[in-house]
Amino acid sequence: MTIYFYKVWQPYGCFSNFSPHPIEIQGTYWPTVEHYYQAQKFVGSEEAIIIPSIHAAPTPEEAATLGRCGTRKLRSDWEMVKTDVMRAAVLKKFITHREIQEVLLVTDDEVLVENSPTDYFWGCGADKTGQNHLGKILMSVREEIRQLLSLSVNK
Ligand SMILES: Nc1nc(O)c(N)c(N[C@@H]2O[C@H](COP(=O)(O)O)[C@@H](O)[C@H]2O)n1
Repeated sequence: MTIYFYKVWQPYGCFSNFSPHPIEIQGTYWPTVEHYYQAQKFVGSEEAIIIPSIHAAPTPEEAATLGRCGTRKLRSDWEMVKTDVMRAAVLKKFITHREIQEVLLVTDDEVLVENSPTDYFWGCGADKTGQNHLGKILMSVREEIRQLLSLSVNK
């Protein structure tokens, strides 16, 4: 069975990057994965001044709006690094928050799909042909956590 998720208030909402699970990365706390991800678009760029506003955005929706502003120039390597940036943040989220780690592990080997009607990169898009990179990251994080747990049990 494929597990579809999208909005925080829907089933498996904790898989959304908008879920209220803070992460700490390199000494900075971010309210959600989405805040961190959107801010990383501008690290080292001439638009880096926007980063504190993204960090302080009251909601992940507002962080996303700031990060998606079409007139701001993204860091030059963004397309190359964005999936690694996302994976690091999602891994940190599920290592930090044990209650949602359990939800992820209980999905066993089910396929996870971000059911975004508009996003054909992170999600599956309206016609389900999208690349589903967020679902793929969640599945690989699930596998990595399983391996970490089995290593700590077999020590
Ligand atoms: N608009 C929206 N609402 C949600 O509730 C979502 N989960 C998403 N998807 C996320 O949007 C991010 C991609 O943003 P960019 O298009 O790269 O700026 C990513 O976190 C998706 O999972 N969108």
